[in-house]
Amino acid sequence: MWKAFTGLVRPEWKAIAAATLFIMISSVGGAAGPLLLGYMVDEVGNGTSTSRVDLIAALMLLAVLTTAVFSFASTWVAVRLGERLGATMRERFVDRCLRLPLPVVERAGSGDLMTRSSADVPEAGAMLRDGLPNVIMSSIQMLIFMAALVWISPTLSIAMLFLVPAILPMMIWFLRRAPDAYLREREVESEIGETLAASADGSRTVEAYGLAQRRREASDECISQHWAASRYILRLRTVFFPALDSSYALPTAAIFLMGGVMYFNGSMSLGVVAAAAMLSRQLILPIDYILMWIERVQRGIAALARVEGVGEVEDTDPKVAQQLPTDGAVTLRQVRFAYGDGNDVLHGVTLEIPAGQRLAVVGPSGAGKSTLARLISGVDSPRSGSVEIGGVPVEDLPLIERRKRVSLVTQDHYVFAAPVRDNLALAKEDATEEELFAALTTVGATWVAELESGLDTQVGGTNAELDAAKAQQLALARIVLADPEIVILDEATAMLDPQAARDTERALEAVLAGRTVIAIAHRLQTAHDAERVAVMEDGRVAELGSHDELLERQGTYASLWAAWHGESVLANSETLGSGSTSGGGNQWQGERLGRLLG
Ligand SMILES: Nc1ncnc2c1ncn2[C@@H]1O[C@H](COP(=O)(O)OP(=O)(O)OP(=O)(O)O)[C@@H](O)[C@H]1O
Repeated sequence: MWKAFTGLVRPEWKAIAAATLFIMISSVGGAAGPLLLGYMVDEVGNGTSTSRVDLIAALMLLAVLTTAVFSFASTWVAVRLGERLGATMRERFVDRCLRLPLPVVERAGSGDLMTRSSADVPEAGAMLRDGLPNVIMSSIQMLIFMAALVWISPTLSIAMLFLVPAILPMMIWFLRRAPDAYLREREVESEIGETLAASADGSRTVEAYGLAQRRREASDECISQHWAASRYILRLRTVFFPALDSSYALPTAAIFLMGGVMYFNGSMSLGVVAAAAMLSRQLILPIDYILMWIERVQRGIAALARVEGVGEVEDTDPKVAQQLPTDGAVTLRQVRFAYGDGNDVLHGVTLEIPAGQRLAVVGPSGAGKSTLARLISGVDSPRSGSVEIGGVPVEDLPLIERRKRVSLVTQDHYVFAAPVRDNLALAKEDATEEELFAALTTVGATWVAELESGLDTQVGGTNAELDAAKAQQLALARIVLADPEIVILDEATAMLDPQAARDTERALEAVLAGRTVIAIAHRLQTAHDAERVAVMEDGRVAELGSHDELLERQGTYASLWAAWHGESVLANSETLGSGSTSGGGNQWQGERLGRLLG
């Protein structure tokens, strides 16, 4: 935390120095008021002239004005500094989130990241913007007022020590409990976010399996944990703050008592007692401020720990490529892979896809096709064996290089709540208007030009919703712009109706020309059109060859093709339902055929 914190503030040393100087001048002005008042009391007691009293009053006015001007200046600098620190922290957070390895995000759940960004980032930002500058400024003020008190009367300044036994045990008591309590509160807030997001995202599954009661109970459990954590914090606060408030009267009372005795036995002037009493009251303000902010700073630090924690995720990204791929060839050698500590889902897959070749991958649900796609795109790394693109192991390539060279298109095509232009520019930040339109034309998305605001039309989120086909076209236009050597299509057109899927596949032809393509196919026509077909079963490549070779081999693919072909002729369409299978031979064929056919 200290490293993260100093890393944030170090570049701002000039602003910190300016704010410190201004607050020092303002505090000296603040301390001058009571001192001049004490002086005035003594002068009046000695029967001074009115012109002298006027002069002291004028100096007091000057002190007040100095305090006002420099207090404003220090606040101005400090608040701007705080805003900048908050912004830097937010930008760093977003940057780190975008670099998080996908498996880490999947393990943590989107709710966790959501809570960190929606609750922890603002809390930590408030600490950096308000808490920290105020605590620093109040500390300086406190020190200067304290020095003034010691200067006019070291004896009376001892009265301030009465605060220590009153406050210190309370502080220790509070600080021992508060950090964990706030961290706990933040954690359960995250759990609530995660539980609610999971219920909402999986609402159909929840409904289908009648899990509503269980999900409700899970949410209730999180909420009651949050309630317990919040109640504990409230208990800490209700003890800490009233105890603080009542202790503030002690030093002033002690100054009046000690000062009164010393005045009456003639060892102290009335002016010094008055000035000391006023300074002791003035001292309370920054002390109270600091103590009040210590509580918020506790909360802010807990939040900052969670925000900065995102950067602590083990970074396996190589950052600099030792070697760059020579072309878009993909080679898998004896690849084994397991999710987490589970059993292997790929059992020694070996595949060689020359640059520019199109390979279709077919197989039953759970055969490992999507896992294969994740490994080739570098989302996951093999447990053993190697995955290389252009002769370089994928895991040795920096994230940015991998993203440039391999694009994975799935059936989930996310449209960001932003103009069409921004949705496309994700793939190529500096794309010109001509490039954007050319990419849209390549994928047949001529509808963009017809929109009222063209590329500037807001889409996604609560804006005009795009249908699945249009959203898919945007995703494909991004591929054109990103211009990767390797494209992996993971059932990319599965969500589209047959007509839209056919249109999209036509558009795809233009997008895929000249690239290495690995198409996880749900339509056998895709396999037919590919140069080679890999049939996956139980995490292994069961058959590999061209469409014609596999038909000749009379194996799984051949019987699947025969069944599908028969069905397409029968139904005269590609829209067969999952039950309408014919032809047997393979146990997964019936269950799979419906999906394979779309
Ligand atoms: N995130 C995950 N965590 C644990 N196991 C997983 C995960 N994703 C997939 N699996 C398991 O890995 C195996 C291979 O799944 P994969 O999704 O690669 O198959 P698939 O052939 O693409 O199936 P489908 O056609 O249904 O998408 C399956 O047994 C699946 O249950």
